[in-house]
Amino acid sequence: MSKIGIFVGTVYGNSLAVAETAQEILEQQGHEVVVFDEPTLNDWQHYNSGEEIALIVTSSTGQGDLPDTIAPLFSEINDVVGYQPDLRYGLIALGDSSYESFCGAGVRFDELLAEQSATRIGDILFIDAIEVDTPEEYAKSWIEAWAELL
Ligand SMILES: Cc1cc2nc3c(=O)[nH]c(=O)nc-3n(C[C@H](O)[C@H](O)[C@H](O)COP(=O)(O)O)c2cc1C
Repeated sequence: MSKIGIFVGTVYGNSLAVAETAQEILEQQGHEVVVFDEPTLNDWQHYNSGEEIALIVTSSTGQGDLPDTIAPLFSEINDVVGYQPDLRYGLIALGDSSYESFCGAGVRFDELLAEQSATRIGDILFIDAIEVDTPEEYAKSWIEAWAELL
């Protein structure tokens, strides 16, 4: 069983609802899960040593920008961490395909972690608000499949 930190970027709460659903599913499977709704670098550094796993769940705001709850963490990972080859992570990106930069924040996070030599577990789950009314329901099957990869 794994220790999993869920790092949330949200404006209106949809990503937090997805994160809480993920927590429920993963805990039922025996994992130890903590949700960080305003994650700090200190929180992050408990999950990047290779033993643990980070799951990022973030929406986009502005023009593909990161929500305020997770933007400071993104900057610190960029400025302070630099290289984290032991990190294993998953990513759920919420967005709306009517925006030019669909799920831009999630994509930027993924690009940053890839640049820092981290390993993504599974494909990114993209959730499009145009097509999906209840993202936390929609995400369930992806979360169950993702858990199989841990
Ligand atoms: C002002 C505003 C800007 C947004 N900008 C983007 C964007 O650039 N790209 C995108 O894919 N979605 C964008 N969205 C859509 C949100 O990311 C989407 O509705 C998401 O489900 C919100 O999740 P949250 O409640 O966790 O913040 C925007 C929404 C608003 C209201």
